[in-house]
Amino acid sequence: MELLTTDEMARADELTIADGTPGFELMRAVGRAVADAANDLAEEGPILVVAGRGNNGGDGFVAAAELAAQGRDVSVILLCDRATLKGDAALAAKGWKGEVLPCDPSLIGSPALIIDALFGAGLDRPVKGDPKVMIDAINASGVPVLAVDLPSGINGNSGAVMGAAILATETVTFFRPKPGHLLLPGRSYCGKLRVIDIGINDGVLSRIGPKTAENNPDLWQDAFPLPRVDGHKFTRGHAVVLSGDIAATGAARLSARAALRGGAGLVTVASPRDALAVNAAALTAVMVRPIDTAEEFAGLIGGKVNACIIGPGAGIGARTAGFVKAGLAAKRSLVLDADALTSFADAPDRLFDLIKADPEAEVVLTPHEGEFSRLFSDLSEESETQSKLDRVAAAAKRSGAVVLLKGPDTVVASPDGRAAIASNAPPWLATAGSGDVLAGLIGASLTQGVPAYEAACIGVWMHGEAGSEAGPGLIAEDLTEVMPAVFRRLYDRLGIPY
Ligand SMILES: NC(=O)C1=CN([C@@H]2O[C@H](COP(=O)(O)OP(=O)(O)OC[C@H]3O[C@@H](n4cnc5c(N)ncnc54)[C@H](OP(=O)(O)O)[C@@H]3O)[C@@H](O)[C@H]2O)[C@@H](O)CC1
Ligand SMILES: Nc1ncnc2c1ncn2[C@@H]1O[C@H](COP(=O)(O)OP(=O)(O)O)[C@@H](O)[C@H]1O
Ligand SMILES: [K+]
Repeated sequence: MELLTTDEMARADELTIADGTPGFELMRAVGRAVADAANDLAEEGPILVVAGRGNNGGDGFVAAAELAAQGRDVSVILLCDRATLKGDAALAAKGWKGEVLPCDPSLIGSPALIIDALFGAGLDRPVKGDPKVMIDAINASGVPVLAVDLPSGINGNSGAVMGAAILATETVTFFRPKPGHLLLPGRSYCGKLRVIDIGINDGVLSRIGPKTAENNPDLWQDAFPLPRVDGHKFTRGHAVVLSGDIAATGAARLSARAALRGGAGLVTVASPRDALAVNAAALTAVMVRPIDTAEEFAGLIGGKVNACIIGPGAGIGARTAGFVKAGLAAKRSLVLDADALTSFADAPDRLFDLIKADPEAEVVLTPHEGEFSRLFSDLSEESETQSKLDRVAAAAKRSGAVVLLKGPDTVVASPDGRAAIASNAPPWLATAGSGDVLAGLIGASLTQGVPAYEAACIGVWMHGEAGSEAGPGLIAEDLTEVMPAVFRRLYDRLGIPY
């Protein structure tokens, strides 16, 4: 599903109004949807609506009037003077016949539900003063909260907490989710997210051209590689994974097994001679070849090889950098992870220039935040002015590669401006070797000819699903073993027989 920035959502609103639906109709649809959600959350008992000065508050007034008309016991607190409301919000407030209480936290009481209609898309600065006191008091009340559009205080584009934010039980948003609903910390403040149809036609999307989407199969199902009935292992492609030295071979084996489980037809571990026996003893379906130098590596991948995975356990330094250069020179699709990234920390532009030298290069960089900051120091998470989405998009443009920044809200961005945010990764994926498995899964799609952006998105989604399938307590080895169940889940979802 597409994600709309707050500006894109305002544009969807404008286009719908220009096509003949009055803005107040949209607000009424929102208010009714909020009232429905409120009834679901609190079947009985008093409901308190806390409204702000803008259209988010207007939505709150419509919901209040709707709930009161249904016989619910409703009260309204307004952050500003009623007479200062403008436009649709003023119109909505006119429809509320009850009393309007002032912004005083002692008036919250103990309702069955609070509807948070303080700020939505119009939040444009940190929350301070009265609204902050109100938000803190609502959070401290322990009362379930239904947030309208966004939990007040959460930035819809970045998911950042702007000074203070409502911790919602449920959030109702409209037409399409916003990036701030999926990016952390925003996602954690939303509670359950409901996306409601308010009569905006999907046709407006082609006029808006959103470039960001939630990472799920709708996004990449057309690119998903299916084994062909007339295929054989070579049509599914051959992946090569570079092993580290004798003390660091496990990471490459995890990637290799994930590449094979993920659908590569053949997988070879390129192993230093000193580690050959260790790798050979631990691998069965995955092949092993003795490779010590970048020249030998170039010879291996110069044959029938589609993609290389370089980085897991590879070691930091000129040797690993040399393998990366060999992979790029051979024009193989590449996943560059972990040590392959850190090996360029002293001169990231050298790597980016090599990638950009070939406009057709299919390269995915898969850093975690630490590795990301080594390559893109000015875009690190310390730079609090930029969202994770903006940081990864800028990194993709700068490097010429697809960049995947890991975490609970993994973002994949392409140099062409497309980006996807994942929300299916359970926290128990944060375990040693989990990233090595992810690199292998991405390699599996690259090996089968999937373009880098879609390969990265597919890998991230499958990895998250594998985390859910294996469940709490998983270790990285478990992720590869549940892949058949993840494939079945995906085939069922896409209606593909097996
Ligand atoms: N687009 C759509 O399709 C539809 C949108 N709809 C709804 O409209 C909502 C957007 O409404 P909106 O633009 O009026 O802004 P909103 O979020 O109510 O903020 C209100 C005002 O608060 C202020 N303010 C900002 N930050 C502040 C701060 N930190 N501390 C204090 N004050 C602060 C600032 O005003 P200022 O003080 O700058 O004059 C701002 O204008 C959207 O979320 C959705 O619920 C639906 O009704 C219909 C369909
Ligand atoms: N809190 C979290 N919730 C969900 N997934 C997470 C969380 N923290 C990390 N992950 C995922 O776990 C994986 C860890 O990768 P990485 O840090 O490279 O580990 P390793 O180097 O040990 O393989 C990544 O896919 C990342 O997105
Ligand atoms: K809100």
